[in-house]
Amino acid sequence: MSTTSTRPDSQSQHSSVHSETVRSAVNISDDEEYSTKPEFIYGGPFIKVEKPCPFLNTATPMNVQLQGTFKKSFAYYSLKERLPIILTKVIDYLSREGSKIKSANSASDEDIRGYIQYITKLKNDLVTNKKYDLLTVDTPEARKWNEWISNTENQYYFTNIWVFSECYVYRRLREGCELSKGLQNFDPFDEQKEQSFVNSLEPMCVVADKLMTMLPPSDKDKRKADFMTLLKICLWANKCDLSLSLGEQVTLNSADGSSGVKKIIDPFQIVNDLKDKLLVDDTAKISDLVVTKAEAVARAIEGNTNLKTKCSCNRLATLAGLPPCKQECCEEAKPSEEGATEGEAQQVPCPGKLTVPPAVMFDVVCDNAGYELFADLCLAHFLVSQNIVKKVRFHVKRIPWFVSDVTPRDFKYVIRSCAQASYSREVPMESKPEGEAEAAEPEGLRSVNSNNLANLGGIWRKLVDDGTFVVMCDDFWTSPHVYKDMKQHDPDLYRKLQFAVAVMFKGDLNYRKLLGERNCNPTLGFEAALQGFTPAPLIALRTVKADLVCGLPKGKWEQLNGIDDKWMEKGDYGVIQLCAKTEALRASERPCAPGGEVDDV
Ligand SMILES: O=P(O)(O)OC[C@H]1O[C@](O)(CO)[C@@H](O)[C@@H]1O
Repeated sequence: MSTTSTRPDSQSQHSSVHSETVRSAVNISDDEEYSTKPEFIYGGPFIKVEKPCPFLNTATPMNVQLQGTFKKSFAYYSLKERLPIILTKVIDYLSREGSKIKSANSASDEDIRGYIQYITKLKNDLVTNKKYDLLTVDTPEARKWNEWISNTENQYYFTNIWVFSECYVYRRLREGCELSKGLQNFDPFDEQKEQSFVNSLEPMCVVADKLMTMLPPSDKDKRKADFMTLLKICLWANKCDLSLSLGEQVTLNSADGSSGVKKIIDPFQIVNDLKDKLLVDDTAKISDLVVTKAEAVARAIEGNTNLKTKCSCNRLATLAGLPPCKQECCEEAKPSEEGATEGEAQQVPCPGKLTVPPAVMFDVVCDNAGYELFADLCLAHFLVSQNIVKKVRFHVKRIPWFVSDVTPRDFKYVIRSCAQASYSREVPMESKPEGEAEAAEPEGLRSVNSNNLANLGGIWRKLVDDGTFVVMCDDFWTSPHVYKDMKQHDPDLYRKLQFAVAVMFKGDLNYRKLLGERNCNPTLGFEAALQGFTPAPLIALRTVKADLVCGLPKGKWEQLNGIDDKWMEKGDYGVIQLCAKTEALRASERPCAPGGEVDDV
């Protein structure tokens, strides 16, 4: 697998390729800026006045939120160098592919020029640590952002918490499109995401072949073993994000075989090879909990006799000063079909009143498109086909986010491209190392092709169409908030998550938000690190790409720091963690939450 070290002192290809861009992109002069500043004293000369410098030459202290003021932290390095490079690359893309982008979006030269200028100013404000600008588009979501910006104590890129500043930059990148006439639907990262899908075809074919053997009903032990393996496939797929690699393509690597031909990339082999890099492995517990909980929810749904015929949403809406709920189930108790009995009408309860979930569902809070989303779809397909759950809800981002995060369009693209995949490669079989059984010359070829992948793509299309796979994109996922604050900022989403048998959070950004962006003690348990965020059993699958972590065995963090002090920035290590603690699902005191589902997938 590729490592994607990004610090200038590392030997990675990325840092050397971009060192030129880094130098030109960054000109923050933090120390000089803050140590002394000439000020005009009325009636006298200019004199130098001390101004307190917020920058400290340290790593992030323990139990403090990550922030760009700690100069030895990844947050500082990211804001100073990585994020400006990502913006520079978007500018390069617009300049290089202007004509293509114009014709694909019916945009004008003016649109492209305007967007380039917009990003250039954004980049400049970032590297010089300016105060955030308020958004100027006028939508309910943008108004919320402005409220959060106005209420945040430190409205500067480096002095606010890292995750807020980072999310703000991606939100502004989107605003540049919203403000233009012709770039409303433009995704500045579309090309990179599509390329990364194409580059991962081979491992997808290998996983697809194996998945086909995992789908038919199997005995308990095989089902558990397959579930655990697929969780690990999903974990290591998180190495393939384009934000850590600054947009450079990242694929699972394979070595040259004895014949000099690249070996077939086998993600199952990679799971094996990376055993020691999996620092916390709760896969067995996860598999047990999901199966047991799903069975319990199924029983509760079946035996639920406590459904209301008439919901009180309208009363609740009036009390909350909100428009009355439009959902069919909330209309006055009228039989849905001619002749329907009262009992039948009870089968459509109001979501706001449910104390039992409407279906047995598993939720995935997605991270990256391409190979990572493919892996998530495989796990989802397995859960449905083993009849563990009835539905899988995929939470994606409404707007382009952290370069490679899944948007509804990417979701559609990945499924369509799997269905249309056409790939095949043949490689001479490898001889086993001497001493191992069958040391004799291998015979024949190992081949891989996309037949099963294409079949799966077709099935997934149907699962989306019949509502088994649901795509959701609530605005909260593209807000700057950490998850312990979800209940306060988006109680409806929190309640939706409560319906899930378990919620699986993918990737580094989700992990940072789960931990409240706090550099907690690395041995602190996952449950404590979540700071009260317990809508459903939570699963985190994350390769470590930022300097915070929890749940490590005593001494592990120190040991890894001794080996490589930048181990937390490269995505080489991973964790699979479970918090089983859950808040009980009670009838809501608010009117029904709107769906949040994406129709056009
Ligand atoms: O795709 P992921 O796993 O959320 O990673 C996103 C990347 O963005 C960051 O969260 C911030 O740049 C990094 O920590 C990480 O490299």
